[in-house]
Amino acid sequence: MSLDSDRLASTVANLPSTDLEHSAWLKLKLQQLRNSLRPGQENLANWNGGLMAVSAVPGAGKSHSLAVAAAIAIAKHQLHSRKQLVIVTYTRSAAASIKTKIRNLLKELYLPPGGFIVQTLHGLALNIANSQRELSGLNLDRVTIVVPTVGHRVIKGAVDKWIAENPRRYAMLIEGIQFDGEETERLRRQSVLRTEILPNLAYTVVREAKSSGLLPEDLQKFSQLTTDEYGILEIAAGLYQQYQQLMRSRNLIDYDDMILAALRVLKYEPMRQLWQNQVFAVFEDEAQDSSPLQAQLISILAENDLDPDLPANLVRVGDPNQAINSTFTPADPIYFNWFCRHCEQQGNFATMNQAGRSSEIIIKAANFALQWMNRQENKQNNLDLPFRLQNIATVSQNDPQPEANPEPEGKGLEIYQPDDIYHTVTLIGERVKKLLEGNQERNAAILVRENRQGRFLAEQLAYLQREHQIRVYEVGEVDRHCQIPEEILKLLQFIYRPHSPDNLKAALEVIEQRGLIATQDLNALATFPEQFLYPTPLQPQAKPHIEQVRRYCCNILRARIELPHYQLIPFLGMTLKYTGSELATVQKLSERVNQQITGHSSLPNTIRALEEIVSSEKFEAVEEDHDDQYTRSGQLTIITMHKAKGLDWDYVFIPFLHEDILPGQPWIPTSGRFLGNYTLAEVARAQIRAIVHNQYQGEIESLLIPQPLEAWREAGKLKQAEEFRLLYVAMTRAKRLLWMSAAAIGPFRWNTFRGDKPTNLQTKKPCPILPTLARQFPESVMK
Ligand SMILES: Nc1ncnc2c1ncn2[C@@H]1O[C@H](COP(=O)(O)OP(=O)(O)OP(=O)(O)O)[C@@H](O)[C@H]1O
Repeated sequence: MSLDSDRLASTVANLPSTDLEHSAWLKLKLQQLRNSLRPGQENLANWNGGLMAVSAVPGAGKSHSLAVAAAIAIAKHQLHSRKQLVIVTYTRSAAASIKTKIRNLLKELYLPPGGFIVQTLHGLALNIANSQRELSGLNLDRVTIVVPTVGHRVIKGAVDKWIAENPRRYAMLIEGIQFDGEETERLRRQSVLRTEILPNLAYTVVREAKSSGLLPEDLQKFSQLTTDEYGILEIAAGLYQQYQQLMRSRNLIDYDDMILAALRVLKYEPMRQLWQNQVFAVFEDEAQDSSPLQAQLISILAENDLDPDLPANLVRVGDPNQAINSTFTPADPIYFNWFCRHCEQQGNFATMNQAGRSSEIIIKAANFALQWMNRQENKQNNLDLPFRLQNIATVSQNDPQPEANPEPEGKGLEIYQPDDIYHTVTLIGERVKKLLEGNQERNAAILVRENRQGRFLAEQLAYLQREHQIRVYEVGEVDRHCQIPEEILKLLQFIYRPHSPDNLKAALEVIEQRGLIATQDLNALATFPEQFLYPTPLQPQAKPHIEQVRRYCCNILRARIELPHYQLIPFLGMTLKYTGSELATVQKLSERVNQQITGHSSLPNTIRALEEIVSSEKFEAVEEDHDDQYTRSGQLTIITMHKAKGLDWDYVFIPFLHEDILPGQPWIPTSGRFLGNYTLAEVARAQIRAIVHNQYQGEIESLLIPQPLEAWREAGKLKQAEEFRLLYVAMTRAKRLLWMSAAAIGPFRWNTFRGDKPTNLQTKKPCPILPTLARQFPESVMK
């Protein structure tokens, strides 16, 4: 926030000259700052030490009031470089923006720009871990930080080692719920287990357990309490153990290791006191997204160094209704909800309900959707509901936010039922043209659930840029560029060793994801590479769609003989039908690799160089990716609902609201059904959460770890709740127009849909909230 210029002029004219005058002047200025805050925000500014929880609605001005409260605390408690306020955020861009706000406020108060630091949690952990390397065991000169994905070599390695050391359990998994011993089926199951199911389990379990502070030994111990046939939690513990060993032997660490290293430093009393003495208090933003380990770190830091029994100076601000990462990352809003409940019991809980972002009708629609979605769940306990019952209110007349609760555009809320997805595009295109053509200072976004929808929209709406000079920015395109090195690497590995079933499968996945071959069970093709690639006349004639895949693969293989290897990368780029800037990225990649291997150029060296690029994640695509690029005026941004969190636009379009995607159904890949009606990864996640929740509440004696089917059902419910919250986040991004639609017909599945090829569209059911909203807001239903 900034003081208005009149006030500032009179301030400067009346600058205090004595200490006494200065303190009276500062008091007045601080009071003015407090007065600029809304009722709920004021609580934050009036914080005077101890624990405090603030639950805010979307657009309530969380970061804004956090910055103001921080400046007030710095001034009031005369903080300096040896006694600091620590503000923790989740992204670097949020950290940079809060930092600038606080600096500006301090400038207006004529105070030095010190007394605070704003950091991401991982940045903070790294600082602490680095302050005492012997204790933390973290020597950044020797270790490399990696972000293991499902396909990462450490995850793969952990799976291979676990299989080698646990032949009996592995055999049980191959047996599944039933098995007739047929050899081809055995090989198929092995391939699915090795390349899909176990890597997924390892990836999920490592993240979930590690970020909850559980060690492999702990999981092993808890697995004794489970009675399921496969021993899922024991397998999970084994994979986690292998992962840890491999990471250590290769001098790699992940982000959780950084937090664990910081916690090791803080475990040593003199170091803990040193840090606690330097930290006056911790303010946390986006607290609904913390993992237990992260919460532990900031709680320790916020404790009083002289008397640990005094309450910690810890303020946590968040919005549990915007928790949208809890089903695929270890973030779990239950911890923030518990913290809120604890603070409520102590009388230091506050809510921020007023928000000036959206027109009144949009706020009404979001509130209505929230209540309706909660009613779908028949839950006894309020904390188990998908949403905290917190309605958004408009701000008061004299609110300082410029254009607070703006006038709506059109109906403000508009609900459409287009004939099909192409009609949807036409409607959006027409509306965007009218809205942005003569109005370059406004912005718009289409929010999608899946990247493939975004790509389709970008292709279909490209004419807006060509013919109407409206920039169309598809955010997913940048992500696609980041995948290019990995896609090329997989094809090169296939070219180098085509007879490896893993290499063949990985290459087929790339080709399938690029939409160049029909979707099919790739395990069946990859089990016997030799037979598939070079069938003998004795084999039965392959079906046409399989024959097409074979030709594709053989073409790629022929390139190894026909082309010098330094031309292979551009060739593969063409084969994968990259276009425009994707091709530019491929070219850049090719040049970089060739440069790296000059003088010892060969296919294995090309592969090694690419492996390095992929695992160090240092290769940047041709286009850069920044938050403010997403909200440029005059632009139509196409972005996923997940990425839209924290952002807003004048006009927000949410098309393709179909029931099969939102809320959708928990999905078990066909290839893995031999294990039963659940996935191992989700079952293990739900089991680990049951353990951690129990530990957190100190009720470990009553611990009941759910059986697989129950755990799977629980995971399904959490997923549905999260999908609804995702829609709520999407709806609350709109300032003046919220445009929603569900086409009557659409593709069977988006991930196999290609907009440029003829496809059979089918009848689609709308997401259930849409007809309900239409009944509640009949004026908004557009004919
Ligand atoms: N008291 C206030 N005075 C002036 N402007 C305010 C005030 N409170 C909030 N705002 C403005 O409201 C807007 C929304 O604030 P902010 O982006 O911090 O909200 P948020 O709570 O983080 O939203 P969300 O969680 O939905 O992303 C900002 O432009 C901010 O400057």
